[in-house]
Amino acid sequence: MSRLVVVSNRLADPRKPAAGGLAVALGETLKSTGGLWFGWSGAVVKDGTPGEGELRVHQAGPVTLAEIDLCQEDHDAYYRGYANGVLWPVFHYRLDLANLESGYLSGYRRVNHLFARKLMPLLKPDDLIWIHDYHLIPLAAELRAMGCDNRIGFFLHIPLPPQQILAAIPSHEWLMRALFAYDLVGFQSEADLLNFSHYVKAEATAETIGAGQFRAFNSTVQAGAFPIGIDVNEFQRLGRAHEAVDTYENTRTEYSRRRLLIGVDRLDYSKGLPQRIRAFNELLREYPENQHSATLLQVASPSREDVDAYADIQHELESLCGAINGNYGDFDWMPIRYIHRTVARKRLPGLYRACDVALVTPLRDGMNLVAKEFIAAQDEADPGVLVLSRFAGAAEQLTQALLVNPYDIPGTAQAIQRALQMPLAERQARHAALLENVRKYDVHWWCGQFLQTLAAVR
Ligand SMILES: O=P(O)(O)OC[C@H]1O[C@H](O[C@H]2O[C@H](CO)[C@@H](O)[C@H](O)[C@H]2O)[C@H](O)[C@@H](O)[C@@H]1O
Ligand SMILES: O=c1ccn([C@@H]2O[C@H](COP(=O)(O)OP(=O)(O)O)[C@@H](O)[C@H]2O)c(=O)[nH]1
Repeated sequence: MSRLVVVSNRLADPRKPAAGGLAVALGETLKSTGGLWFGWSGAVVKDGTPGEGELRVHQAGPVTLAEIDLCQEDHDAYYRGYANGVLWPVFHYRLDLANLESGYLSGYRRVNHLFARKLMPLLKPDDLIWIHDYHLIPLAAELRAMGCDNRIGFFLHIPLPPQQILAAIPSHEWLMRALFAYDLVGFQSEADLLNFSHYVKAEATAETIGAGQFRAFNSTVQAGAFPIGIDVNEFQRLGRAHEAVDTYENTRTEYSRRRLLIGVDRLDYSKGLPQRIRAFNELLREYPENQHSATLLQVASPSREDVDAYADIQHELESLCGAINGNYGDFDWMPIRYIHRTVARKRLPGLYRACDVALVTPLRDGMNLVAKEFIAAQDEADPGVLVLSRFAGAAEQLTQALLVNPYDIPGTAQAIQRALQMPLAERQARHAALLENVRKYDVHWWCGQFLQTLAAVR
């Protein structure tokens, strides 16, 4: 059987808990398949040479981790600059936040070349290579140029925007052409796949030569939608461990007289946090019975703090929460508990279970695993309700959630009120259908479908 080689910017020791959906999902995948996981170590070397980085290889259970350091200049141009200052905002439909005039592209190319150069000697002829996310789009083209003819798949964890938005990136043709060096390209949703199909037909006069097969630039690529999932059994096991049980009991005791709502997100402008807080404000104003009763626990895990737009969103959020707590809060009740910290994964199932409603309301999101984790953590006899943005990839699957347009503040407030008042029978019916979906399309399904398709591509 072929060895699996996974390449991603973000790595995590699969034996330890991680924050961020990609690291969590790949950790789960590799724990069961074994193989090699290659990526950035997370270390930034102050006076290092651009295009160079020390590689350390070590064993973590069944997985060999190959971690490479980046020097400050490469990190700034590749990760902070091009990946998170250009690709992330544009792919999340936010041209207004993209730094399109920057010279970051050369750093992005340099680091992809470095990854290829360091990975090449570690590869065996029949390895199946699976490259992840927007940081590494040109990696297969770099590997091919070095003579690699292994099967290579790519999975995009974030949305792919429509052609007209993508085309605003000055080097969009080069970027999209690079996808044709892969054998298989996977997206989170059918909507992303459709955007890919429109783009390659309009901009690269691609021909469709079979189901999901596109021919352009003298190459053929297979494309498909492979919605990522969670490891439901592992998450439920985590929910039975003492850290989660203690968290559940402490939270229920502390808020015994309250209705609890929860949001768990990286502090990212794509997650729609200001809009969510405004919708909660509208709930308190329009449905005053929730005053002195409903409390929103908002976990905002620090993320990419050296990118300007992230510092801005943090200030906006802090001032919004402060204003609402100032206006409505009382000696015995604060409407919002804002937690600007990463909460340990082992506590999350208990926290989710203690809450009546989850607010997962991104403006755009590739998938959103928090939505799936919330469903998996519920008590089936008395489940909470998921309020979910129609613009999260997860909305294509989780259709029994209360779907909202997060830009519509009164509409979202109305859906939250409906969630808080939903009768038990309806909660149970919706939850059962959602759980069935989350269980069926779990992380093992995702991995299996992608790798089987990759292995079968001609
Ligand atoms: O690595 P960071 O810069 O700290 O960011 C964390 C990860 O964020 C993004 O996650 C995406 O992948 C999830 C799993 O497929 C998906 O559910 C979510 O909607 C996406 O936003 C990013 O794509 C990863 O590369 C980052 O590691
Ligand atoms: O304080 C936090 C915030 C998030 N997470 C985890 O990070 C992942 C976030 O993944 P998601 O797909 O929702 O979004 P992303 O951050 O990858 O965009 C989920 O598994 C969360 O449980 C965590 O462990 N602690």
